[in-house]
Amino acid sequence: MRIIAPATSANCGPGFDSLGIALNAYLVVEVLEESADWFVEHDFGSNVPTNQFNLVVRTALAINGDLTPHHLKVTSDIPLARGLGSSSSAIVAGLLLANELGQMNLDDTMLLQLATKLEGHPDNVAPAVLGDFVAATYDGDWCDALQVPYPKLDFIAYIPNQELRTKESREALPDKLAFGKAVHGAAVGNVYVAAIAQQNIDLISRLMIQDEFHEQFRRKLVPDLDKIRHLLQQVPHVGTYLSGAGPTVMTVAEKDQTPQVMAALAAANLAGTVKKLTIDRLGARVIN
Ligand SMILES: Nc1ncnc2c1ncn2[C@@H]1O[C@H](COP(=O)(O)OP(=O)(O)OP(=O)(O)O)[C@@H](O)[C@H]1O
Ligand SMILES: N[C@@H](CCO)C(=O)O
Repeated sequence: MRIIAPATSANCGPGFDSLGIALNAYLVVEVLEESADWFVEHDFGSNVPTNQFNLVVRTALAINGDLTPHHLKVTSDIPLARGLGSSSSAIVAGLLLANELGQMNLDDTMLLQLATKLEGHPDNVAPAVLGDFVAATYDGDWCDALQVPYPKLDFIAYIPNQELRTKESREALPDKLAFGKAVHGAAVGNVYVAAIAQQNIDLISRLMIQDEFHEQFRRKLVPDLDKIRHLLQQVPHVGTYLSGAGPTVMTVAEKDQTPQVMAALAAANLAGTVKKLTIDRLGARVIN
């Protein structure tokens, strides 16, 4: 059995802690033979546990402590701590592991509730479970999430070589936001989702860069965001935003614009890699 969970890019511009999209990089968990203890084979390096404390297994055991230990082989092309939802993919894969091994019959709604509780906010786990673009809200107890098909655009990720842990990036955020800014931020997010529902790319483009909630506070941690926006001023594209907590900077482009965006980013010799991603419409899945 294999469990597949997609990468996700959260916030998507003006949707802090609420909007996210599933993309075609994947965490794959291969469930091998039963074993005396949990053993997770992976090549993430020595900071990621290979036993029951590995996030995939820890998540599975958190919802079902009776699971029989197995040998798991985990491979992934989602870089860790870069703003592409690696922890959410591990959490969602862990829930599916428990669901399958423990025959729990959890549906997407229940998976979403459990995943959101564990991750703390829904904008990565919701698209990881459901696929495509998702608008979600969480009141600390219940998560409501709706999928909205996103126009067929490319997502060009500039992924810096350095990690930025979500915890550290959230420490840069303020405790309070002025009332007027919060009202504007919410209004932009609302119309942005309506623009996506109507596949209005011009409006998506204008609103994607009008976030009020996080990008301005994370500028110091991710100077590449302003650098790339400046760099792409003369290159046709839809928009650029900070992916999740960063440091990945995401540029959205129409298919025929992608080669120019990729070329401009490559020519800038930034300290990282540039990767073209497309939308994963399916979300996490199990292949028997
Ligand atoms: N496949 C995995 N197996 C075990 N642990 C993982 C795995 N993927 C991620 N993690 C853990 O999650 C941490 C990264 O989580 P973090 O929330 O900081 O970043 P992210 O999820 O990649 O980015 P973002 O939430 O901004 O999109 C890693 O350092 C590691 O501890
Ligand atoms: N909305 C979250 C996504 C990263 O987990 C943030 O920006 O901190």
